[in-house]
Amino acid sequence: MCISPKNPFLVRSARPGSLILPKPRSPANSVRFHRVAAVAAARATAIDLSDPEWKLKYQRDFEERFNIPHITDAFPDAEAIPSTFCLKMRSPTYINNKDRVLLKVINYSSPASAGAVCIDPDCTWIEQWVQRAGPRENIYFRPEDVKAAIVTCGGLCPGLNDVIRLIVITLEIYGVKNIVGIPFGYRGFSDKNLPEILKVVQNIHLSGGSLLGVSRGGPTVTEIVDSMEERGINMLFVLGGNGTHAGANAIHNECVKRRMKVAVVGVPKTIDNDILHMDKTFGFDTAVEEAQRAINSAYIEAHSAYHGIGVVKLMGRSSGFIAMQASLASGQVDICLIPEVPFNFHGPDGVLKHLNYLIETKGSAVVCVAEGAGQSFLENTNAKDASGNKVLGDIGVHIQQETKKYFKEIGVAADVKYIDPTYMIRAVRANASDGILCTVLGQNAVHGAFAGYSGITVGIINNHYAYLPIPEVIAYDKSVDPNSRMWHRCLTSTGQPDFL
Ligand SMILES: Nc1ncnc2c1ncn2[C@@H]1O[C@H](COP(=O)(O)OP(=O)(O)O)[C@@H](O)[C@H]1O
Ligand SMILES: O=P(O)(O)OC[C@H]1O[C@](O)(COP(=O)(O)O)[C@@H](O)[C@@H]1O
Ligand SMILES: [Mg+2]
Repeated sequence: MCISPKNPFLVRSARPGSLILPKPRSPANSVRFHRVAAVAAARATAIDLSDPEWKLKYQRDFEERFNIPHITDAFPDAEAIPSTFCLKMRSPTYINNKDRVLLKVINYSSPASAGAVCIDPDCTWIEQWVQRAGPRENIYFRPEDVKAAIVTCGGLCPGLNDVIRLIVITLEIYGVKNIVGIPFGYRGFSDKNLPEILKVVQNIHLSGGSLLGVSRGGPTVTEIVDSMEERGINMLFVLGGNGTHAGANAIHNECVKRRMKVAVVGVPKTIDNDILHMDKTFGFDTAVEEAQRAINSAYIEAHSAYHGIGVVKLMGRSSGFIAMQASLASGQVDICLIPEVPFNFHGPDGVLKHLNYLIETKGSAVVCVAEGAGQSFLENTNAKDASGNKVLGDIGVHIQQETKKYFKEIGVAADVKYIDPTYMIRAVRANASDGILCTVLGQNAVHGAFAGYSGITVGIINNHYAYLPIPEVIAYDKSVDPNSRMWHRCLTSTGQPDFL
């Protein structure tokens, strides 16, 4: 077996002497983000490496890209007042607006270093700083004038209730009395039969799901902002993934266009962990932990059967983070398949041949596959869900069927069991580590809004909390780097070959 890094540094050169960027992964379902990605890439590729000043220019460009929009951009005379965020025990320490968090902490000495993402062929180190999150000494909203709304969109994810709870609690500490929940995602802005939700949030984190409900699809941005104007909402907290954030950014832009003094702040919710620049998004840790149960069940089934093969499909439309981490954590997986790494089923190096080898040598096998893997083997229906996401074929069922067929053909007994735990995983409550993450994200979302920022999202970066402009985190979907140490660790743990 040989794990050979075929492409040592997953970069593309836009033109000779110009910037080398990490290759934007553009799965079929993210067509709507191409414009944002193109804008981000176009700005970066404008840097000419033959210019002796290119580093400085790159840094300036980076600072501009990661500068977070502020109420004073549209309202230069907006009044700042001393913060009303005061804890009972002691005065809080504040974050200075000039505080920064370092985005990249590894100084790669060569593009051939595992996982290296380089700006130029020499892999030059350039400091990239982003805004530190937290409470500011001055705020741009009077609590008594605030009507805050919270909305949760997209699919379920452990921790939604934890974030809702902390947003409400923190708003109350600032002195806000008028706090509402928008029911069933963006849909709640347009559906007249869905009244705003006013509920006690104290213990909502004890159960999974979303107190407010979620949905895909829904009204246009114009309709949402019309509704916000009608309701007098001037702080909007949006919990959701890349689609939701694209919506949140469009809402922010529309508010600026209409000269509405509104703070729109996102909290990234994606169980798939596919939002850029962050260590992880909330719910991911819990998902990996909960996935252990499914993998363990598949292992027990496979191990207890004569020639048993357990197949587990985990979430991950375009990114195999859950499958990779769950496989690594379990130590029970023999084959891990993710969308980022191509593979063959059939042929001398294919998955089926290796399964036969495992049955011959170990007597059983466990396969863990991410839902977006191997889509080229399945029929493309071109179907889309209400949000415009591509409806994927079921790779788990396909593996089950192909495996049964293959072993029948070669005349070897095989007992194949398939588990899809997706909706069981998504519905659980957040574990302790996600509970803490949600708490800090929820608090920081409110601090960001009171500080006057809008069109931003909050995330954990190198264990510190930061505010980022929305377009930068959704420019394309974050994915597993097949040349990363983590993927190689996963391969070391499963012992699987290349399958190509
Ligand atoms: N480009 C976009 N602009 C505005 N709203 C969007 C966009 N993409 C998705 N949305 C809306 O965001 C919400 C959630 O999107 P979806 O893709 O289902 O989940 P997620 O936010 O988890 O990616 C839906 O209501 C959808 O209509
Ligand atoms: O059945 P649904 O609700 O469309 O959700 C399925 C999708 O939800 C996810 O778990 C997460 O998706 P979102 O981040 O868009 O909510 C995906 O992995 C999966 O494809
Ligand atoms: Mg999405």
